[in-house]
Amino acid sequence: MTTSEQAREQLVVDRVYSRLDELRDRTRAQLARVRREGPSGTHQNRSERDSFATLYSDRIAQLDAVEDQLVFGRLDLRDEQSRYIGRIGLSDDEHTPVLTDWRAPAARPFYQATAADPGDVVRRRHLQTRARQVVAVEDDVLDADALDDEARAGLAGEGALLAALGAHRTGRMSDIVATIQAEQDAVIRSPLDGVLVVQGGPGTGKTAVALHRAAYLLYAHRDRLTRSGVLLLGPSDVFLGYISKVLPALGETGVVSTTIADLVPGIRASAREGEVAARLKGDAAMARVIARAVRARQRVPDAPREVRVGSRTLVVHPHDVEAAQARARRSHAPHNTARVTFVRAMLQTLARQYAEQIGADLAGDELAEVVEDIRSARDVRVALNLAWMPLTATGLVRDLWSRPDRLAEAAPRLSAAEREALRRSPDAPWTEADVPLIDEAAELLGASTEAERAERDRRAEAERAREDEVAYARETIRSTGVGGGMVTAEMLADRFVETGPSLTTAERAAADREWTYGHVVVDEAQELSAMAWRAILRRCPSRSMTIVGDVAQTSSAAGARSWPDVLDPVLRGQWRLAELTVNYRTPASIMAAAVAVARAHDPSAAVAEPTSARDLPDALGVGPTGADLAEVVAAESVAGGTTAVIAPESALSAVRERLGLAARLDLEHDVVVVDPVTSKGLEFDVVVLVDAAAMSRGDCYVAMTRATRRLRLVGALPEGLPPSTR
Ligand SMILES: Nc1ncnc2c1ncn2[C@@H]1O[C@H](COP(=O)(O)OP(=O)(O)OP(=O)(O)O)[C@@H](O)[C@H]1O
Repeated sequence: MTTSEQAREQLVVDRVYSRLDELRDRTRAQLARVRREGPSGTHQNRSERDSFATLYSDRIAQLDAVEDQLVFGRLDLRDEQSRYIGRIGLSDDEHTPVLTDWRAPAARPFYQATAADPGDVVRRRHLQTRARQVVAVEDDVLDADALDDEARAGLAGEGALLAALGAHRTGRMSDIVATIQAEQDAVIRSPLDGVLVVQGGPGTGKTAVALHRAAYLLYAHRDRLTRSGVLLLGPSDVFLGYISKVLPALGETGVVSTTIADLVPGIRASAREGEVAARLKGDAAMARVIARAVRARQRVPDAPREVRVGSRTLVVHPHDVEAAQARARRSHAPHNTARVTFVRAMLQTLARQYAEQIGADLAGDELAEVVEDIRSARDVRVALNLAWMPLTATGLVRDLWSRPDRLAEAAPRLSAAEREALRRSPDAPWTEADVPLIDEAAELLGASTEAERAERDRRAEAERAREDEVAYARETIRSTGVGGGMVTAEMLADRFVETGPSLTTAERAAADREWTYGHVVVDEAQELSAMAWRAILRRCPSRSMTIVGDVAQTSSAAGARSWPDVLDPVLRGQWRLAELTVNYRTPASIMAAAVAVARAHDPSAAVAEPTSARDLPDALGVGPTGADLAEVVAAESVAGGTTAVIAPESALSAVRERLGLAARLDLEHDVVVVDPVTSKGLEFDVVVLVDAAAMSRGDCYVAMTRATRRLRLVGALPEGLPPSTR
């Protein structure tokens, strides 16, 4: 590319950055002014000032976050207008746009226009910048006839995409906003409503697309989504750490990111589950088991039971219990809530008996006193608990695993061997597979204690108060013009503090098991069990979801082998499928070998081979036999890049020892050792794969497709490797 073109673009880029600097300086000055005003004034004034201070700090953080590659594209249109595309939208003081947000409709042709269907676009230009300097300019000419001679002479440049793909990996995923491809853009901008399933082979950008879609939806539907929040589910904490920089770099910080293991507030799932137990716990039939376990704690006694209330003896009759239970169930409330109805009915019945015994009609205060005496009598409490036990979700699930009688009663269809596989000691740590079951139980039980009920009421009250705050914030924005169009009333309301720290929507959502989100994004969705899907769908009654995954990479015993198999039962066919077909990560020779191994492993499995965007010489290699692992790692590693040694879980500590590495995984290290399940969703410049033959098909396929440059297989080799590799 001619340096004069570069120099010309540099002038524009300089102008855009100087606008960014100006806005940042202005916001800093506003922040300083608010802070200088000091702690005087009314409470309302103070709290507003705090709100604005936080708002300005947030805005500064956002302007800082878009510094890198702020502007990356230019569209030349048929009407001779040009438009620069960047991470955020900026305008000058006269409101003339200087930069178009990549998510705005006006930026769409940057990603969608093709030579076959150019629309109004004559030329698309990619600007590569490093530290505010234009280092490369590359053009896609969509309509060569419309270009004049000067413009035609200035074409060239290394592909921005290939430059991005060839960059060293750092242990943290980067955004792809500058080089989103058309099939990816179509997914990113797909309408908000309904369930969109994105199937794609390894490296086709599913994770990248899911994150950019979250950022896009928050931009395009900010009012609706900032109020209800967006939930992002990933497979592990390591993975969430890996992707943690993408959304902030896209200017979005309000998404709740979590894993199934952490889905229920207060529950920490730390243990790994055995394969048989994971499969059983993930099966949809477990919903019935949990329901039956709850129902089993609503019992009718076999015989009348005498209870002492003070000096009198009353009788709890089976038929009275049955009638009170029927009444409670008619409320269709959860177990613990319906128990209040049951207890009230039983106390009325017992109070009538009491009145008959003393031969008096009780009413008013007198009746209330008697009812209270009956309620607090120990015998009565025991009898009523036996008939309708107040339960906690964790207690219920723990009992199922630690008390064979309880499990046998709730799960009569499981074989003795299956029940044995589920057996745990009562103090065993929770596993990821337990969490959806605890969630299911919590749903059927409702709040179990007074404190929980009070907490729920408090939250409902806080929600109502917040509605008022949003209305007030809307008025403030209208009258002061604060926020520059990037701040909604919800965001400002999040910052209005009456007393104590206020929580953002994301923080409130993350702490509330019953929160329902405006949109849910699920990554590596093929791993989720039927029970996990139930827990997720519960959080998204609007069924506005993005589900991304690859059914050829499934490793969980309870995971999906086909999307219709898992989704049709829960979504009744109400989902749409999009496919991503180009692999941007793995050189072609590695991809072909991974597919060949997967097909050899299981000829019946349908493993589609994505087209690789590039190939590299010597990307794939084997051995040498008997070579020292440390030497292989040293020889293969590339300066400034990342290397992963992927080995079966059972071999991890031995491998770490051989390489002199600590057990704690830090993706920012140059060399890391991981098992295939942990490597899911991650990528490295170089992968040394140890004993692939000992891995399952899904695990081996995942492990083989993590490298962006080189894959070396050592130890026991898998079946199906192309002969040229050996
Ligand atoms: N349009 C693009 N421009 C630049 N890089 C891209 C593009 N699409 C994908 N990539 C890069 O390709 C790599 C793979 O992307 P990503 O991790 O999203 O794929 P995936 O489909 O989730 O893979 P897997 O299922 O194997 O985990 C990442 O480094 C990503 O940044």
